[in-house]
Amino acid sequence: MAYSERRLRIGYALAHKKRNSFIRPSLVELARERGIDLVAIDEGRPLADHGPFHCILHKRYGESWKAQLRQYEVRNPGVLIIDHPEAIARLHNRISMLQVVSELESPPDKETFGIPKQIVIYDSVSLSDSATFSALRFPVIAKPLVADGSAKSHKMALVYHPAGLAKQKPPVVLQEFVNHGGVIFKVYVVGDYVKCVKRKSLPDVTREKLESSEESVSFSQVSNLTSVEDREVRKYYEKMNLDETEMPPQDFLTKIARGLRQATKLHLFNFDMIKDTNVGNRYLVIDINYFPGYAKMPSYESVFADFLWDVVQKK
Ligand SMILES: O=P(O)(O)O[C@H]1[C@H](O)[C@@H](OP(=O)(O)O)[C@H](OP(=O)(O)O)[C@@H](OP(=O)(O)O)[C@H]1O
Ligand SMILES: Nc1ncnc2c1ncn2[C@@H]1O[C@H](COP(=O)(O)OP(=O)(O)O)[C@@H](O)[C@H]1O
Ligand SMILES: [Mg+2]
Ligand SMILES: [Mg+2]
Repeated sequence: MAYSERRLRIGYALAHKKRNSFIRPSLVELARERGIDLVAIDEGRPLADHGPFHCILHKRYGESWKAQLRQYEVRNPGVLIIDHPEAIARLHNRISMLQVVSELESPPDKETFGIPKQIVIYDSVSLSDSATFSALRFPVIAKPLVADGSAKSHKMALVYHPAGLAKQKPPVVLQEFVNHGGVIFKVYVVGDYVKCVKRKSLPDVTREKLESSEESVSFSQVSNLTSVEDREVRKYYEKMNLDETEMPPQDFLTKIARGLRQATKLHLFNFDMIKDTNVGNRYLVIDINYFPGYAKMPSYESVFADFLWDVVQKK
């Protein structure tokens, strides 16, 4: 790609942890060499006092921040906001998040995609009424309805039997657990760029396990676990070979990513996908995250430099 004399000024507004993980010296330097200046937006000062920017990257919430972004856009019509808070908000609710996937047309290819069967429960009374969840097959995963990135929003439970639901805190999404060989595909999207990586996930639940298990087990952020306490689970991971798991075809992933981008108007997200072991070539999207941990993606520096040039050029 030919880079002109022009330089781009990109403002970023990220929480401390995100800033540390994403704005690495390797990214700042490579961007600078390619004519892109990454400039921190200081949370302590109004956005209006910053700039000018060609583009603002952000993962920051709150009414005040949203109002500042709106005002900034009105006063600087040339600025590109990545992404709009209203578009991001759709990912903060586990029902509206996956609704997008159901609205996409699954291509008539060898591989198909969808979402697991799920329902949402808003009150404790419904949690103890078996009629509410009669359409679901156990085990199910109980996920907090809100997915705002807080530690609480990642706290889940694998519920083996209906009795285990009593402990769950509404509003909660009950999603059928689908056996998938203990491997999850994390598909990172940066504009047109799509990269899939494999990570370990929850182990399959056998019929024996289901029958012998207590009501429910809690967990949080499985794919980031560094040590596994449960001996049985540890043995499962030792036997499973992540390297041998076949990746979903790239053109299949690209089609889903493109569909999600068009439907959500988002540029920066990843989606978690599992392959149903009971149905050949059936993939299920279970989670979509805004501005995920991109630094874990190979060569994220050059992917972002290319993306920023392209997206500003297109504006
Ligand atoms: O889902 P995976 O692919 O594991 O990625 C996680 C989530 O996207 C987290 O976002 P959220 O908590 O919103 O779901 C994100 O935290 P932050 O965006 O809060 O930092 C982590 O970023 P890093 O901490 O940069 O790795 C990232 O590693
Ligand atoms: N329907 C499901 N079937 C099987 N495993 C699942 C299902 N939903 C979630 N999981 C497992 O639980 C983990 C966390 O769920 P996820 O919806 O991705 O929450 P989070 O937003 O905290 O990442 C997934 O990475 C996967 O290992
Ligand atoms: Mg996830
Ligand atoms: Mg998530």
